[in-house]
Amino acid sequence: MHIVTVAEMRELEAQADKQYGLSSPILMQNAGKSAADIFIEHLPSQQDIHNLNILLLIGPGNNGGDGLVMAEHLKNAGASINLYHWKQRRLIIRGEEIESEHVAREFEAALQRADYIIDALLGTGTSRPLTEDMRHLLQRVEQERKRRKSVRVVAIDLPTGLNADTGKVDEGCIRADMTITLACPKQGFFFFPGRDYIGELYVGSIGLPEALEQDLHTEMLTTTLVHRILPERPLNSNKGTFGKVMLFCGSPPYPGSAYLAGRAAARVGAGLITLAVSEQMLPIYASSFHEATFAILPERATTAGPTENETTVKVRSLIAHMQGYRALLIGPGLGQSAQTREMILQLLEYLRSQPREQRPRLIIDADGLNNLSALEHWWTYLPEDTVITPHPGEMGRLCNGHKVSGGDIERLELAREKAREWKVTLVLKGACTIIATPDGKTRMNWYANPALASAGTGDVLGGMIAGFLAQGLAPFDAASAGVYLHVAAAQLVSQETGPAGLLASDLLPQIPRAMLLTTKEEL
Ligand SMILES: NC(=O)C1=CN([C@@H]2O[C@H](COP(=O)(O)OP(=O)(O)OC[C@H]3O[C@@H](n4cnc5c(N)ncnc54)[C@H](O)[C@@H]3O)[C@@H](O)[C@H]2O)[C@H](O)CC1
Ligand SMILES: [K+]
Repeated sequence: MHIVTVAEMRELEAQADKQYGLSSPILMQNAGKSAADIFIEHLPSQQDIHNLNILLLIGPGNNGGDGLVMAEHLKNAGASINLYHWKQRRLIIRGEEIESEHVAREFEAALQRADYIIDALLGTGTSRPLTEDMRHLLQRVEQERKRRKSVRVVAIDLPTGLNADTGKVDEGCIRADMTITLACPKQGFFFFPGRDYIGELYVGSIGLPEALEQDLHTEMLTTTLVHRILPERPLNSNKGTFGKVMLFCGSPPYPGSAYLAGRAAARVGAGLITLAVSEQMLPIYASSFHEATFAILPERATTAGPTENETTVKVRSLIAHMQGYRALLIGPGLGQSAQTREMILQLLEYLRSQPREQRPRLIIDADGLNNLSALEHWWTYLPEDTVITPHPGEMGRLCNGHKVSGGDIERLELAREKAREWKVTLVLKGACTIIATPDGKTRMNWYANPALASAGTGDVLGGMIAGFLAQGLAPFDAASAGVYLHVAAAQLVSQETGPAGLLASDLLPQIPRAMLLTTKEEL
């Protein structure tokens, strides 16, 4: 499913007319019908459409037109329909026009009776700040919702006053409980504060032929997309089929990182997990991660020849173990000692020297990135096809101290520009994570879960992506599957525990369940 800007949406509509004769009135009929169908389909089971009182707020443009078509379908389905035409101040109660001198009073009565208020005031044609009059109308709706908790607000295409490109909101904009957007989700839905105003998101069809979307390069991560990406699990397989993952992660202050990342790689289905650890660290992992194998890095340089230092010996040992591995995760919990940085650089040099098909696919996270960001033009040290997964703080360091937000629209251009410049698959983490490729493709995650804002969850994500790389997924797909299923696993945890108190390790057993659910239901 593609995500569009307002300009892209307009172009789609123009091309639909030009190439297929799908004029605006036809698209509007489809839009209104689809919105009504989605509305009815998602009514709570205890609600019967025949008993519902619905007030539709109708704007002056095509968004209002969608609302009118929707109203007709809802009326035919049995709902009691009231229409308020904002511009003309006309009120129609169950088909009867109210005389102008009674409109104000009758509107209040309709508002107080409504089970649902449908916002079909403005959509993508919003061109200026909301008028005071419209702000006042929306404010009345908000007051009514505060007074009666059962009232629900449904936005058609988008909540009026939300900028569909940037996610900025007018001061009059109110939160929808549900948004039924038309044709494609709009870019502004994925950025704050707009993200908070959408409520549950549904996408209605306006009957655009798929071929029209071929030039769009921004997608939303959906169950369907991830289901298509996930590797096959043939009956005739062994652990080699699903790839080996090497992890160069963890250090004495941060032993948990390697454990979490390694187990996450196993939980997405990789065949074998190996932790590259020092002798000193081995007992910690050996007692807690029984399924892992270990590449033990020599502690002292006893084996070093006259020209080799301890770092080189360790790297040589790691490289010797890495033959046949399909993915390598560098970073979580590594720390930032001079030796660690040197080891990372030597590993990168080795990877760059290897033919593409023979070296493991690389993902760098956390301290892997922090170590690199200290270097001038750090990205020139990376082999091709590298995935990097910075959170906003790490991204800021990679960008020379530039401040990077967790949820503003500026993230999108930055992610796209840097993926291109650095020639990496960039996973810019945040409430709605962005994945961008060097060739200009972007995917964005819709689901956000505040429970994920806790230590160690990033290590789990890094491990998941490494596990998918080991199974042969392309970097963009491995990152996409990892990001989507990471939040999906968190949703499963939160169903039991709510939005707080999630431990990163709680995610691990939910990862296979989240994968299973992509074949069965929408999360
Ligand atoms: N175009 C199509 O083929 C389809 C569009 N769909 C729906 O239509 C809207 C976009 O419609 P459009 O007429 O371009 O814009 P709006 O309805 O959002 O509003 C335009 C209307 O509002 C006035 N206006 C703009 N800003 C303000 C403001 N701040 N305060 C008051 N009034 C304002 C402006 O002057 C115009 O009169 C899209 O979102 C869909 O809902 C269909 O879905 C299908 C086909
Ligand atoms: K609207």
